[in-house]
Amino acid sequence: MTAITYELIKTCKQTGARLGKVHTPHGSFDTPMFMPVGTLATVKTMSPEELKEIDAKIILSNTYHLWLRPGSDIIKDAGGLHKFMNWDRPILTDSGGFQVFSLSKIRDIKEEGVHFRNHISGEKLFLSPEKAMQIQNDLGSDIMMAFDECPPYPASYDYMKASVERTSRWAERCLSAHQSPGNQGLFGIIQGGEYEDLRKQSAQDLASLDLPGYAIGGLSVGEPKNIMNRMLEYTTPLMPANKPRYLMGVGSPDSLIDGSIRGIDMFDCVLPTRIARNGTCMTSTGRLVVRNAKYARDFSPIDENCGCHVCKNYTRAYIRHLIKCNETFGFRLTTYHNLHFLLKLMEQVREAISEDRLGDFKEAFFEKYGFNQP
Ligand SMILES: Cc1ccc(CCc2c3nc[nH]c3cc3c(=O)[nH]c(N)nc23)cc1
Ligand SMILES: [Zn+2]
Repeated sequence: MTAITYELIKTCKQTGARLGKVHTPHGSFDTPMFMPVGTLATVKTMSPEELKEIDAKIILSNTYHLWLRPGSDIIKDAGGLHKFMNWDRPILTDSGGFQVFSLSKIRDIKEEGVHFRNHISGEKLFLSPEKAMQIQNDLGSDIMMAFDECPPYPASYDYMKASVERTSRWAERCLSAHQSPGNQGLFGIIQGGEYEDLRKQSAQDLASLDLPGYAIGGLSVGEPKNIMNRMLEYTTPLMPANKPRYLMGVGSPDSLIDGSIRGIDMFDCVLPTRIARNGTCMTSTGRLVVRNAKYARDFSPIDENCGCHVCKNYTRAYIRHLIKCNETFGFRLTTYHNLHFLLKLMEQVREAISEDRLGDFKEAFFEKYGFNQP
């Protein structure tokens, strides 16, 4: 019995988008879906109850961060991450590789794994496919990501080729080390940078492992938008059509729509929560920097067209005041609204797919939001 199954419901006649359902031991969620990031076992400033209010269905957390603090042994003793953070819906954990490469200056990548220094204490650490699987097993996440290397952008062809081949060998080692396929699903991560033939090799290597889901990695790492779109266009059709497709690190409104059109089912991004904490809000007519002086006496909601609790009960002037005074409640209000905005957007994307009009929806949304048409 595999822990994660994908149900393809329909493909949009107007685009390559698809409507689906992912089933996990902690419940199911419709796709395309946006997944809020909860790195340290919390979606920053949000309670699980509030996340349920905005209908968040699955959240993300992090092997690397939770291994360092509080320690995956403590979370295991708590009965796993769901119990520890009081979240009874699906959780996906990243494998830690990406975080090591982005957080630790000193690191040494070897076949057996990565030697690096704890970015907080400086102590020497070692992470390997086996270790990453053991930690994710302790956390008890429904979806585990394979331990991969996400090379920095740009990377030479030769470096990327060697890295892709090692990431494929690491994925096999993750699968061999997988102790609990009955209640945790292991997703592979396709690498290859901006090189089509390496993307193809990576996709084929991983597809041969017959994993329950696949991610496109190595994007949203500083590459130009046209390269990201070219790699997305090329790689998505190489992924098994009967498995969920997860585009890692992508979450701006235009990218969610474009990714869905290209057949992506799952997205994550720190953007909505991160920009909320510096007082920037997503609205149906573009970004609004609520801390700007021009909102000092603006007693209207963040977004007239938004029905969320924040837009019904609080004004721009009040939220601006809280943000200016660094009041936590202000960040809670902007975060709640931004997450609601993206989750609502995905609901509209799913509706558009079911009515075969995602292309029209994209045009209308881009027009209103102010994205220049590519
Ligand atoms: C809690 C959490 C935070 C962040 C992530 C995704 C983090 C992330 C990327 N983010 C932007 N681009 C990314 C690429 C990769 C990648 O190639 N491999 C992995 N393992 N993660 C990536 C997952 C979980
Ligand atoms: Zn709102």
